[in-house]
Amino acid sequence: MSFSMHKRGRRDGDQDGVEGEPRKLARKVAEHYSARTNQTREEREASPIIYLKKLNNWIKSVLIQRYTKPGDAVLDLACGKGGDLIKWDKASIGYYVGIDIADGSIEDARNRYNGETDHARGRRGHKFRARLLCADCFEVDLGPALKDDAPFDVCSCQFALHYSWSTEERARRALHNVSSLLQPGGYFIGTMPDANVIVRKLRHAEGLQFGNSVYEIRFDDHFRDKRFPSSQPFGIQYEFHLQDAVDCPEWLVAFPNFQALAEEYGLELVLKKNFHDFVHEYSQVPDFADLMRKQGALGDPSTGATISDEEWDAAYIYLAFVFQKSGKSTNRRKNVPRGTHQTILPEDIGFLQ
Ligand SMILES: C[S@@+](CC[C@H](N)C(=O)[O-])C[C@H]1O[C@@H](n2cnc3c(N)ncnc32)[C@H](O)[C@@H]1O
Repeated sequence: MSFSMHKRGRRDGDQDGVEGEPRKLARKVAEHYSARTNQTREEREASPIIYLKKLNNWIKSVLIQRYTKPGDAVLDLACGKGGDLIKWDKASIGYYVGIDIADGSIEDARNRYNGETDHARGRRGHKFRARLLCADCFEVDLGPALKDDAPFDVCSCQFALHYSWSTEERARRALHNVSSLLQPGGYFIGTMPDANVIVRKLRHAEGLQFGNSVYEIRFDDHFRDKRFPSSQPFGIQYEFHLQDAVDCPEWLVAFPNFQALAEEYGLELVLKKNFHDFVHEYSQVPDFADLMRKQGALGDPSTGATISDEEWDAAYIYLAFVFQKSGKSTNRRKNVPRGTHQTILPEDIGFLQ
């Protein structure tokens, strides 16, 4: 894979224009997310999965608050529309690099960072400096483009790492990028589907699909025996539909294989928790219980509205993870442009291929 960085241009497809299947699927995922427009606050509140979205945000907030220190440099892989920017601001980070494959989402993240969206209503901009890039984080070696930004104290990959498990090469590239860009002692935090739960639900289903009124997972006939040998952990594709949010191919990530591969890249497991267990454990911590009330993650006592059974069941198909990069922390300070917010212009966004 050659490295090049340019302001705008072709990002998908290899040098001679012939695209392999994994890249085509990565593009399909990118197009799906790029096409999703930014919702207004009113539209968000009217979403049929509003409490699931709030619960997801609370879980990400807890991960961010637990594993980030003030002043940290953060790498957000598959940052999407910058939905976590406010959470990073609340954690008082010092520097942020966000990367996503979907150029439409990066543009939304730019507007959000600049305080030009409905989400930023009433906010005076984020306190930290930031850089945004458009790239396939699971294909491109991010090292050269980020040589002046790395090492990072925290790498976050929220609801996206499973898009790297279409092939072993992509899964390895993802972990190589994380590990090579993190400081020793730095944390890799994330959320993704829980393959254990998905396979269990599949085996309980009559056919090859299951779900409820808010989500559906569909495997194709290739997996009719519902067996997934651990010797073939990559490329286990299914179609995922989440109402008002997702409609695209995803890949199972069997956690034991993920943990073993992460260890090869010097990443040691710190935490792995299904969302249900995560909620039960961290909602007992007073600060996080307060945050849960403020964010209305399980419901709104003033109206009596609560998370629906279907949303709670959908939350069960996810897990949270934390890894730590091995080695002694050097606390090497980066030569990155710290300081307060600086508007990001369209031409500041880098496109990597
Ligand atoms: C469910 S969204 C999550 C966005 C964000 N992390 C959040 O939690 O709000 C998944 C994101 O992964 C991004 N994505 C999928 N495949 C990717 C890839 N190969 N490289 C970079 N981003 C990718 C999508 O464009 C999308 O923004």
